[in-house]
Amino acid sequence: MMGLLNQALDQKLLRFLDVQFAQIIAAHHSPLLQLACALLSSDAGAGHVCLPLARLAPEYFFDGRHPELAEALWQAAGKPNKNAWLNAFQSSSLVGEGTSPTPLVLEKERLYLQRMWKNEGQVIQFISDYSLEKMTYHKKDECRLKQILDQLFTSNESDINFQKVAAAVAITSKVAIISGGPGTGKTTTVAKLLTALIRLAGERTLRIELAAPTGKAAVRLTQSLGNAYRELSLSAGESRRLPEKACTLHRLLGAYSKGHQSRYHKNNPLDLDVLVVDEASMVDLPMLARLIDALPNSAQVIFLGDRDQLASVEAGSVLGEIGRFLSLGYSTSRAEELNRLTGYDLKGHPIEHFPNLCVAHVCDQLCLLNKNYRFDKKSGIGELAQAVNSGEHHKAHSILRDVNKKYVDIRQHALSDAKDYQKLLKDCVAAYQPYLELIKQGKDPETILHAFNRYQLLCALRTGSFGLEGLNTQIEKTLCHSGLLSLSQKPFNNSWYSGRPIMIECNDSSLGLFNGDLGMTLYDHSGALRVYFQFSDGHIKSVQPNRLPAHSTAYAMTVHKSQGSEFEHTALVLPDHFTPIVTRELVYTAITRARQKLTLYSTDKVLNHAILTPTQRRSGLVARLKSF
Ligand SMILES: Nc1ncnc2c1ncn2[C@@H]1O[C@H](COP(=O)(O)OP(=O)(O)OP(=O)(O)O)[C@@H](O)[C@H]1O
Repeated sequence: MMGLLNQALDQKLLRFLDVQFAQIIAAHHSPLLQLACALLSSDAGAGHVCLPLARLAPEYFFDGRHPELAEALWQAAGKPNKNAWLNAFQSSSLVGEGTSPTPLVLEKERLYLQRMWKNEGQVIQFISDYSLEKMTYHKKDECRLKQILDQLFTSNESDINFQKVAAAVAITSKVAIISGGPGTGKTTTVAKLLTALIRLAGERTLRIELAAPTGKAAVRLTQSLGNAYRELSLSAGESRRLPEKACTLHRLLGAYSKGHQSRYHKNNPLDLDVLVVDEASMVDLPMLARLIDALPNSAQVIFLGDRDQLASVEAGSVLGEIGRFLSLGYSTSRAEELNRLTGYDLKGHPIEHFPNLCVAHVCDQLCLLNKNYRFDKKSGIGELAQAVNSGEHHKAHSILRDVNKKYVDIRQHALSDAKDYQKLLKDCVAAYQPYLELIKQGKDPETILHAFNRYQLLCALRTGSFGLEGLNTQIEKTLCHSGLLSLSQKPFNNSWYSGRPIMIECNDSSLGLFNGDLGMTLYDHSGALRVYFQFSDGHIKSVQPNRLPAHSTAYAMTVHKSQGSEFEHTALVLPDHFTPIVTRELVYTAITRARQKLTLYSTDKVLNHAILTPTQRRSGLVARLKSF
């Protein structure tokens, strides 16, 4: 078995870690268990929380990429059917039910790594407890709350204003999830609902914290919330009491840079009354479990995000999965309460409409915002995002073809031969020229960073000429050849030069730098190269290049890393052939990073395939909630 697993490693079907895991954990166990360990580890690496037994059939191994090797592995494991797997797990000392510290846990017909099983259980317990607690949660004075909501949400529209409903949901819940695409008013809603909470609190001090999974997302939340506050008529006292600055979840939790320990945990909880977590789709299961562990019992938590975006790189897609319950609507009693608070006529459902009482309570804490205030009907970006999100590939193509010349904000360029690739590089040079000119003019770091952030090239893959590494190298070379970077600086092989954009790839709390932070390499006054970063409060910090944690050149960045950021002009490069990484959510996430302009470099075939391939993340969250 280990020989075959090593073959799978050689063929890049498994990671070194997966084979090592099987070797260490199951060396003295049956080949069947060795195979299960390797596949489970591989699935965890791909973002799945558990491995359903139904997937332990050779046609599913390696996502069907190598049927011969899959068949050989299955045979070496003794050709087990579902019952054989089940019996082997139930009789193995490696697998438990979670009550003893076994490396693997079997729940119903799902196999978990112990840590993932625990994390998922923690999240389920939290969601269920917090949703239920709403019923006994201190009942606000409904009249006063209605009055405040009416003051804050003035609308002439006859339709239901779901922003008002979302605020009512969040204010009256211990945990609320507000989901909506870009520009649907999530930040506007949060600004108003925090104002409402402050007005309701009267003299009582409310400790409110804002957090996001990445530094960049925290910067954006700080900025957009600041803009949203300015739109409201706030008294000086209210403005003082509203939170201004968002921080990363790592920073909030006091996460130490390398280990998994956090300063705040169950025995030393966070000191807060209200927590707003933005970009919740990017929060992975282990991080969510750590956050839950650190919350004081009295805390009120509001998660904001877009359930349709790419899930976190790490395992889990909690927002996406809970977001599935949005289609169920509210319970009758909740709808009646929300109607009293908002003056609308929401239709509720009897409890029998929901899979169980727990799910009904969860549904009562959700709200979907789907009216877009940023993109109008003339916006190709908005229309294309919607078509991709709903899997309408024909519509997406007709929007991109744009025969009626309706959209000025989107362009598609084919990417099938060397000429197309050269065109892509030429476009990048033109787009990066302005910030490089500003460097030549000796402008300040803030101006240069601002100019750089206006355009961003996104890609799906890390390797190959259509991936991060190939694109960064080629763009560097092309910028050099076009004279925008000085040739004497030899900007190859990751050497340092003025104008090199940098993305941080891991967290370093001692330097205050976090995964996803973007910096720009520039000469300081003494003529030394430093990398400049802008933080959520606007301040600029510079770091010596040799002190930086893991980083990469950032002319191009992966769509995963772009989550939580927006760029005036976003360009997306898809590979020239389909790979399973290129999914509907990836394309949707990339499109929704564009504020004013989107350029897509892709063949129709690859784009089609992506739109028709929604991401699948295997977990037991929904099933466990349904049977709670
Ligand atoms: N009810 C509304 N009426 C008019 N304009 C609105 C309304 N709600 C939001 N907007 C405007 O729409 C724009 C987007 O709003 P907002 O930033 O709150 O959305 P968002 O969902 O947080 O977007 P993103 O996810 O991209 O940050 C802002 O300019 C905001 O002022």
